[in-house]
Amino acid sequence: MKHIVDQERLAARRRALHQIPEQGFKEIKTQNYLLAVFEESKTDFMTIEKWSTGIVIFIAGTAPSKTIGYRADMDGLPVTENTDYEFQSRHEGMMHACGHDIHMTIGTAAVEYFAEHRPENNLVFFFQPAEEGPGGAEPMLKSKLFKQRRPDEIYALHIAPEFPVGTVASKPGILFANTSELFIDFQGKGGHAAYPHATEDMVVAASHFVTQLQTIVSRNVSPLDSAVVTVGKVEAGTKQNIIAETARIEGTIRTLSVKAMQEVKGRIESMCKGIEASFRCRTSIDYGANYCQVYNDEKLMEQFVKKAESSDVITFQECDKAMTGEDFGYFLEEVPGVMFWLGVNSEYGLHSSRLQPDESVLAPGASWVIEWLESRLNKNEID
Ligand SMILES: CC(=O)N[C@@H](CCC[C@H](N)C(=O)O)C(=O)O
Repeated sequence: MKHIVDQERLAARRRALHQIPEQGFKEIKTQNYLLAVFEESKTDFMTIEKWSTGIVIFIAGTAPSKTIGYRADMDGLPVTENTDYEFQSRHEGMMHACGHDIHMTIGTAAVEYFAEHRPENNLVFFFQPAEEGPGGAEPMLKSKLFKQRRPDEIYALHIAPEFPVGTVASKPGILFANTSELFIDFQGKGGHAAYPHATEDMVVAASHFVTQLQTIVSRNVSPLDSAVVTVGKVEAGTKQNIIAETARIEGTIRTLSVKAMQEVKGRIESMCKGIEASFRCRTSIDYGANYCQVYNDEKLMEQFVKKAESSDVITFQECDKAMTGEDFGYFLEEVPGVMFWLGVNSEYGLHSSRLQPDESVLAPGASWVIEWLESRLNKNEID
C-alpha cells in the first residue's frame, strides 16, 4: 500500500494543532478545531459526539459483527517551547512536548479515510483529553457514551523520538509501566535567616527527603524488578533571608509490577515519618493520578506484527518495555488491543522543550494506521 493520505494537508493540520496546546480537560480550542475538521467529512453513517473536552466518532459498518476502536490523546504539557519552528505554540508556557499534535493529526486522517471508504465492521475513534494528567481515559471508560460505543478491540500509537521515521515498534505483554504521581508538602516553623536554631527549615527537610528517596530504587526494590522515582519540581520559601516554612516536591513513581508500586509507596510513607521526627515538621502525601500498566494482547500483537512485516509503508521492530506511563492502559484493561511506538527521529526526547518530531512521519504513520485498521474492519482479512 502506497501512502494514501496527503502529507501537506496533514502537516498544515499538525501545525495548527501544535500552536494551541492546552492542559488536560481544558482542550476547548483543540476540540473545536477537530470538530471543524470532522464536520467536513461527515456522512450519514458517522456520528460525532463530544465527551467532556474529547470527541467520540462512530462509523457504522455496512455489515458489522464487531467494533474496532482507535484512540488519540489531545492535551499539551506545561513546557515553554524552545524549538526553531515558525509555528511555535501560541499558548505561553504550554507545548505539545509529547507529540499529541501528531497523534491527533494521524487520527483525523483515519477518520477522513473511513468516512470515504465505509468499512464492513463498526469503527469508533476516541479523541481523549488529559493523558498527561489528571487522566482522561478512566472517566471516559466509565461514561455512558463509552458503554454505548464499546469496541471489541482497540489500538493507539505514541511517537518515539529515538526511532527513525518509518519505524513502528512494540512488543507483546507489558509495554509501559504502572505510574503514580507524587506530591508531598512539608510544613514547619520558618523564621529569620540569622536564627536557624529557632526554626525548622523546610528547604533542608525537603532536600534530605529528596536525597533519601534515591535509596528506594537502589536499596528497597528487588534488583530483578524495575522502578523509577523522579522528582521533577521542588518549590520552597519566599526570600533569600527567610527560613522556609513550607516546601513542596512534585514527582512521579514508575514500576513494572503492582507489588513494587506498593513497596515504593510504603517506603515513601516511612521516610516521611522519619523526616517529620528529624526535622520537627509535618508532611502530607498526595498520589494524584495513578495509571495502570499498558499491556498488549499477545494474540492481537501477533497479527499486528504479521501485517506490519508485510507493509510497504513502515518497518516493524520489536522493542523493549519502557518506564513511560499512558492511561491507554485503562482501555487495554477493558478491551484487548495494542499500543505501538511510531518513530519520529528527534534529537530531543519526549517532554523536552526542544522536541521536534520529523513531520514526514505523518503520511506513512497515517497510512499504516489506516492499513492496520482496514485489516481489522474487513472480514476477509480477520484471522
Ligand atoms: C508517554 C508519556 O510520556 N506519558 C506520561 C504520562 C504521565 C502520567 C502521570 N501524569 C505521571 O506523571 O505519573 C509520562 O510521563 O510517562
